[in-house]
Amino acid sequence: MMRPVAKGLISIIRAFSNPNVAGILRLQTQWNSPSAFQNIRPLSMSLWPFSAQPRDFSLPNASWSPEMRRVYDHYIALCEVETIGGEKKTGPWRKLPSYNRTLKYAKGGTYLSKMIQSKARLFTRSIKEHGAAFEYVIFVNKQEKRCVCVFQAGRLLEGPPGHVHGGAIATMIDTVMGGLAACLSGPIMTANLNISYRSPITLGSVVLIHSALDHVEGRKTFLTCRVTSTDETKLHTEATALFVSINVGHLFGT
Ligand SMILES: CCCCCCCCCCCCCC(=O)SCCNC(=O)CCNC(=O)[C@H](O)C(C)(C)COP(=O)(O)OP(=O)(O)OC[C@H]1O[C@@H](n2cnc3c(N)ncnc32)[C@H](O)[C@@H]1OP(=O)(O)O
Repeated sequence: MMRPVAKGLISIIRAFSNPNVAGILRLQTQWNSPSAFQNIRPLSMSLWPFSAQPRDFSLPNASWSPEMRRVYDHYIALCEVETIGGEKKTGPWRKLPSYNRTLKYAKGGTYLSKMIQSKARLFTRSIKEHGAAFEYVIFVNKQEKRCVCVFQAGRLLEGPPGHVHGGAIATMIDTVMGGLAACLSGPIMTANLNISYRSPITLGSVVLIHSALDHVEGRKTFLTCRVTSTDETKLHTEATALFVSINVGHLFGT
């Protein structure tokens, strides 16, 4: 007689080798917000022995400079506003949690991430040492259809001596614009990304990555992006991008 955990595992593995599963995910996924992922429920979740709560990598840690912390505190304060009666309510901004796999935005994704390429990691969250590479936190304002990322570039991101590698800047721009596009349009992939590097970014410094919706045309979401100093007086980089909405099945090759 097979034990229930083994049975559950086998049904999950079978499910994922079945091309129809991609179709099921497509039917169930609305990627408008992390909570929209709650519709995706892997089989036998209650039998699964791992923690359901993924770690949020965008919380302050000891590597954050005082400037990184100051800007973070500024936006955190905008996430909650006080009413006239002195009550706290949700403000216009929201901090996006940041996981080391995008799968984890789906409810049950923590379990799935143990099963699908379990050693895979989100590029920007793949280096364990705090502060060594990408330290960042993204705040989204859905009403205004824009976001701001506070980014501190660590020493492993060097390109020109003492400055950040252009590929690392592109990675962050794609991550921030992709995060906003996903919040606004659901599951997407980057189809086109144009970048103009205007002035170098010093290694270890903190910059802001602002992104905003330009327009939506059917499945196509067009966004703009600017990377600036934290006081916004200096422009480092500009970008535009096109994200195309996909069915989750696209990722499974169906
Ligand atoms: C709340 C959640 C938070 C989440 C946080 C997550 C944080 C992490 C975020 C990390 C983020 C990282 C994100 C990443 O790094 S994603 C990784 C990098 N991107 C890729 O690998 C994508 C590869 N390409 C494809 O898979 C397909 O080509 C896609 C899916 C893009 C479109 O193939 P599909 O077969 O589906 O569609 P279609 O070909 O019928 O085209 C549809 C429309 O689009 C137009 N078009 C297509 N391509 C281009 C182009 N290059 N320039 C201009 N236009 C283009 C096309 O003309 C057509 O327009 P129209 O004729 O209808 O007018």
